Amino acid sequence: MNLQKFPRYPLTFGPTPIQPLKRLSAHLGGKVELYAKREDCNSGLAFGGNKTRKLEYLIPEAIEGGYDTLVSIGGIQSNQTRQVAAVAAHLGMKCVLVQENWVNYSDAVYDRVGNIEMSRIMGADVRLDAAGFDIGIRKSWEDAMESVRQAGGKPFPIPAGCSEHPKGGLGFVAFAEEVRQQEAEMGIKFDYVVVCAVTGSTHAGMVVGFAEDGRADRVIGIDASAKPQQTFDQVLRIAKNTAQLVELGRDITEKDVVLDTRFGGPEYGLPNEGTLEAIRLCARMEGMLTDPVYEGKSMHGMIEKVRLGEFPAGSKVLYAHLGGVPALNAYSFLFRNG
Ligand SMILES: Cc1ncc(COP(=O)(O)O)c(CNC2(C(=O)O)CC2)c1O
Repeated sequence: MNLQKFPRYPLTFGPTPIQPLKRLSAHLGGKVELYAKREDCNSGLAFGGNKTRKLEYLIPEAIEGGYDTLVSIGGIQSNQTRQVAAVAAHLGMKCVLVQENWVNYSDAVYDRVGNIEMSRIMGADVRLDAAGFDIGIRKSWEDAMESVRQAGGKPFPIPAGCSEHPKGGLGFVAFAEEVRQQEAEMGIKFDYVVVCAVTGSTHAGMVVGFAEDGRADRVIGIDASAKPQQTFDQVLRIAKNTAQLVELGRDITEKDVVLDTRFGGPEYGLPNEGTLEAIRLCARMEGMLTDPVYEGKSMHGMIEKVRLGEFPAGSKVLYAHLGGVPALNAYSFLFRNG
């Protein structure tokens, strides 16, 4: 595998820490050792997250190509768009963000706190659009890029979650290589990795990265799109493409993509009772916060899989915490009683 041939623009602090989740593991019976790799603490750019790691492999193209405006898209409380706004500010580039109406939830604060608030403060041109949730290429995003051209700018296209960008999976191939280095230092080896999946390039990059040592199907994707077939198909397509880019040496097949569809409901962006219980349990056991849209669902999936005995006793499970906590502010009504 050859990841080194791709330029990387440093936007993160370096290897993200892996910490044991001792109290949560004990609370769940002590038979499975849970750890977290903290991508939510990976950068000083507006709290960072999984997109910041991905953007390290997209930004060289933006700089080399003389682009002057980063253009991206997400829901109103998108973490993706907030991270793009931060990188644009950091690089002295303009930023246009399309924020569509992906979530059937709103209250007095939903469109003015958290991620969208930070994007506005960082100077992004935030454009609300009434279109509903879809992880594919959107007309609203293409229109935004055209508007930049019409104004004489040179827009750099960053699709939802960076995922449909050809290099969208590279950041999480690097994640897997980083985990292998940390495993060697720690003298342990993880049996499973748990990761939230929506637009798919995080999971896809990990599938390719861990295919290198036979662990592709030990990456357990927890669907949070509530449109799992679309997410599965996108993970598979991105993983196939990424495997070719890094010269993995074998094709990725459907068997390599494990996507658990039990925890994404009722809809993208709406938590279920299990999501909320998982957020509270992890917060009270570990002081580690997760959000109702993404990580709360993957945390719920991991906790439920432990409770159901789906990880063999003695397993070491690595939870990828990809960020998302700023959105908690937009869901404060759900936690008004703790
Ligand atoms: C905190 C957090 N955790 C997991 C994911 C899922 O990652 P993928 O999109 O790579 O599957 C997101 C994505 N968020 C999107 C966004 O617009 O923020 C791309 C959907 C995320 O933000």
